[in-house]
Amino acid sequence: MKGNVVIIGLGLIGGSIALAIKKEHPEARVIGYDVKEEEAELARSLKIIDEIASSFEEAITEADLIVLATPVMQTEKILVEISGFHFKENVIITDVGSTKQRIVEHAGKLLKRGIAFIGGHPMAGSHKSGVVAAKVHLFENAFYILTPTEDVQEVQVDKLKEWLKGTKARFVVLSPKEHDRITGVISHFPHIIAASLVHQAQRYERENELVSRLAAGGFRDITRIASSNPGMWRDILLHNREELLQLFDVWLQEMSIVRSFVEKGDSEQIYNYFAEAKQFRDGLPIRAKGAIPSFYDLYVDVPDYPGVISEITGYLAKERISITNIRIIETREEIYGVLRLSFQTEEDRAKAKQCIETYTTYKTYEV
Ligand SMILES: NC(=O)c1ccc[n+]([C@@H]2O[C@H](COP(=O)([O-])OP(=O)(O)OC[C@H]3O[C@@H](n4cnc5c(N)ncnc54)[C@H](O)[C@@H]3O)[C@@H](O)[C@H]2O)c1
Ligand SMILES: O=C(O)C(=O)C[C@]1(C(=O)O)C=C[C@@H](O)C=C1
Repeated sequence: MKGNVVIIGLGLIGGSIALAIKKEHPEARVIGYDVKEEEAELARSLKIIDEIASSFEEAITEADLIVLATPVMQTEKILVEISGFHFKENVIITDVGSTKQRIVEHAGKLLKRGIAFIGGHPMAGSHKSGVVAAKVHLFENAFYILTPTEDVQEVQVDKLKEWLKGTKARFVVLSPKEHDRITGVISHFPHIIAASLVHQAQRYERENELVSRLAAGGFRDITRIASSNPGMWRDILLHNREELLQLFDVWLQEMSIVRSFVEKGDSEQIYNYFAEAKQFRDGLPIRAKGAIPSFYDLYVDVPDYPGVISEITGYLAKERISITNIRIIETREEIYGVLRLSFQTEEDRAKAKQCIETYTTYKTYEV
């Protein structure tokens, strides 16, 4: 597609969206704006954007697509600030914020003017911030939630999806309320828990400094997200206050239930508690199918060290199993990468699974 794309906020998400749009629509002109001039300069020198907006208002006025990729409190302010601006007739405005109800409310004035604002939230990210962390594949296979209101026409939603096609994400339409409820459960509240576990360990560290030195796999896995940007999370918690207050109550009840199992020393209930959680967790569709059509895929969790791919392909070659495609899927949890091996037949895939499990301790998954 051709046109002027304006990205406001050139951090991890704004930068990654810019890269995905540039890749899919090389004829579009991607213009960036950031309150931090150095961040915008960096985005331009890394070729993440084509140019820096010389004036915020002028860029907005001439845009065909505007992506607000700022922290959610800032997005709210920007929506109010631009609500009286002049726009191109068919402009589409979207955002990438982690909350939706308050943002969509703040777009009310724009929507009343007949301007298409479509709330958006790509459900992938990182604890890292800034344009240096931006990646073209950040959203590949991830869900991308859109929350259009009834003021917006379907063709406008389709046009936005077309602009965002290069993200290779899977679009899902939800109401802003549904969005905030679900993300409260699976994203916002878990970030609070991760931070609280770190606080707890820090408190115990005062008693014994071995606490942080011994903090190993499990603690690191569950608290990785506690290294996220505090400003971004402050804003998310302020935005999703109502949902989160309910979740605090539910969580306290949950803790008191497990506490009672432990207090009573009820081995069956303790076992069932973990077993039921494991069953649900193991069933989560975490390794979604890639965009490249491949017939029989096998996913392997591999440790992040040089030579691991040749190690695996070596074992497969030894057993004379042919691979039709191999690729490393974006590592989202840092410690492990996910290798996707594709085979021509189901039989080959089964043989490969057997082979990898015989020669290595790496976990394999089929989807
Ligand atoms: N990090 C994630 O995992 C993730 C995932 C999905 C969505 N989000 C959402 O995406 C948005 C951006 O997050 P991020 O991780 O890219 O943050 P980031 O800190 O990497 O980038 C935000 C950028 O916005 C700029 N900015 C702040 N106020 C501004 C303003 N008024 N005008 C112009 N620029 C401004 C900052 O200088 C910064 O460069 C947030 O709303 C967040 O909730 C984050
Ligand atoms: O992977 C991470 O670090 C994230 O926390 C990403 C994550 C999430 O909670 O899943 C964080 C906030 C976003 O709104 C969407 C994605």
